Amino acid sequence: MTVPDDADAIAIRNLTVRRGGKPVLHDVSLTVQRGSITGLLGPSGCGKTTLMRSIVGTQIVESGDVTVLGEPAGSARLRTRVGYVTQSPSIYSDLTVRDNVAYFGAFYRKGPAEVAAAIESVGLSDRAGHRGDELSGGQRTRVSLACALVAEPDLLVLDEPTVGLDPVLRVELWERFIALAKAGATLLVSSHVMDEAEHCDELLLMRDGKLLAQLAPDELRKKTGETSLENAFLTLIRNEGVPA
Ligand SMILES: Nc1ncnc2c1ncn2[C@@H]1O[C@H](COP(=O)(O)OP(=O)(O)OP(=O)(O)O)[C@@H](O)[C@H]1O
Repeated sequence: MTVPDDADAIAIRNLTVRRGGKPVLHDVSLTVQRGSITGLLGPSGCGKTTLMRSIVGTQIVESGDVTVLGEPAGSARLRTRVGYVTQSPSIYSDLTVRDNVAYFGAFYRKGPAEVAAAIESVGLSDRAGHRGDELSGGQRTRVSLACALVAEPDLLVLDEPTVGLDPVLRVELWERFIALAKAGATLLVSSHVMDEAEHCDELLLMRDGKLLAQLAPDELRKKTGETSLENAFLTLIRNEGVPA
């Protein structure tokens, strides 16, 4: 079967998930367009990671449909097309940055040039020969990101990728994300930080396992009459029940 190229990057219908016997996602429906950057925002514990796990196919779902690039989430055919960077950096401490990225690159037949480009894009070229256990927390996060980038996935799902990074690096990473989207990749990026929402084409605003709204940053301002996105989100939460 050929996968239709015009399928949405992500299409979710009536997704409900329970974790530890407790409902953590309630009847969530949304679509994400290809070639866009979508910010997933909401307070700690609202279900962002659970939604991302459902999209990459690592979460048992109670009901609903999750379709990614035209295929059911978690299908074998999506393995080379979807990159996922979790909140806790998962790299090999006893391998160099270069060998960590090369190891992941090898699964996707990527050679030294692509490995070097992925390392460069996260600003770690000068650390390429250092072992994982010689890096700071922020540097380890960026190696994790390079391990996902080296595969050149069509959909990149990033769980709080800028936590612990200094402002300069955050800006550089966002420039990189924007360039990836311009080249046709789709990015879903979670964050606690509302100023990062400014870089996104669309926002998914969550609270208590529910999707409060899916809209562009300017639409959020218009809807709430607030100029700061932080205040706009707070206003939206206060007026809960605003249709998504
Ligand atoms: N393994 C688990 N077992 C049971 N409940 C869990 C488990 N993991 C998460 N939860 C619960 O599911 C809910 C959603 O958690 P999730 O990690 O998706 O939130 P989040 O929005 O990503 O939070 P944060 O921003 O703090 O990372 C929370 O109430 C959390 O306590």
